[in-house]
Amino acid sequence: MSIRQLKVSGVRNLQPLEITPHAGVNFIYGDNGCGKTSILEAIALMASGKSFRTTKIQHVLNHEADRIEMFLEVDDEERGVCTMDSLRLKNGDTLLKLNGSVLTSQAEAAHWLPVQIIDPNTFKLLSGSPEERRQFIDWGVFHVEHKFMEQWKTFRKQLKQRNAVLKQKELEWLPTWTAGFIESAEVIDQHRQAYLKRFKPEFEKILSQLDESIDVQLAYYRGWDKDTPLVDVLEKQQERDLVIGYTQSGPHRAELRIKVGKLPAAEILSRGQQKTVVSALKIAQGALFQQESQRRTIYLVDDLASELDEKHRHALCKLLESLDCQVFITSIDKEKLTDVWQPSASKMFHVEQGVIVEE
Ligand SMILES: Nc1ncnc2c1ncn2[C@@H]1O[C@H](COP(=O)(O)OP(=O)(O)OP(=O)(O)O)[C@@H](O)[C@H]1O
Repeated sequence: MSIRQLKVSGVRNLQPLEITPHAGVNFIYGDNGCGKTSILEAIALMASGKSFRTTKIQHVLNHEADRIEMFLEVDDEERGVCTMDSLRLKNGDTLLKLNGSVLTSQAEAAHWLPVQIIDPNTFKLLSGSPEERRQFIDWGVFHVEHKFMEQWKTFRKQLKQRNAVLKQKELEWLPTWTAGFIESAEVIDQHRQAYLKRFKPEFEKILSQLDESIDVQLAYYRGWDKDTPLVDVLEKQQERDLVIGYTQSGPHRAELRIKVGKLPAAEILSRGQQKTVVSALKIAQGALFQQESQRRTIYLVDDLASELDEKHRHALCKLLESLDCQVFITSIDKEKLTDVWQPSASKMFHVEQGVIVEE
């Protein structure tokens, strides 16, 4: 998957832009506040409906504008050349199209535009809440298991219903919703376990290519005791569940524990080491997606130089190049990009006060 043409208007300080990126590496450089991150943010918004900088999409909208409009021509390994359009109004209304036909959900757009983001907030994957890591696992499952989104929605519905029954203390309905909850919970857990089994060796390989000296272990906790069937756990916890009006155990409590020895990696590793580990997680996810779907991820790397020394910048860039994916990398200095890496296939863009120019 690569973006062949990108048109964006209404995003932060960016002047309406139109670029034809390279299918390989795209360097974007410019001074602080010129709009580099906003370009990546626009691509991420198209892909996920979310910004990686804010939970409030209105903040992404240019102060003077009433809509964000985007047009992408993409070259997809499965579908060939296609177009993606999006229109997001100030009030939140959104229209997404693929080849001119309206998409019914953001998940469909996410399917057609797989992106991985490595940015200065990337640490959150290690130090943030378990939700961050669950979403990470689920991205991997979602992009290879087409039924996963529906199964996940079913699970959320079962959980919500069971919690409602617990809150209302409707004991006569509890066995029915508990049975449904268990069934859907096990489906989610099996997908996650299977995914992580395939993911771990890929992650270890990629991490050793980035930095052999970092030794971290990934351990999956499924949200309830690994040796006890969920039915038994729920039975044992029923009384307490009724008191708190909430299901204490299940896939909504799953966690991907990332450790150095017995301690959380986020509390042991330096900032640079954490960035390396998170980069390895994201690159491994993209690489596995590529192997399993024969499609490629687009990498958005914001502020390459932050936290990484020259050696690690070089290793990261070489690795991205070896995946043969489309990459967008930003940096304040042109030199910080080109001193460590001169890829054979690349384009250079300069951004100044919201205007992007290809060099
Ligand atoms: N909603 C908005 N409307 C207009 N301008 C905005 C809006 N939100 C932020 N800005 C401005 O747009 C610019 C956004 O810049 P962006 O974060 O993309 O810069 P950058 O080149 O990545 O900078 P840095 O190198 O400091 O990370 C900033 O100058 C900011 O003040």
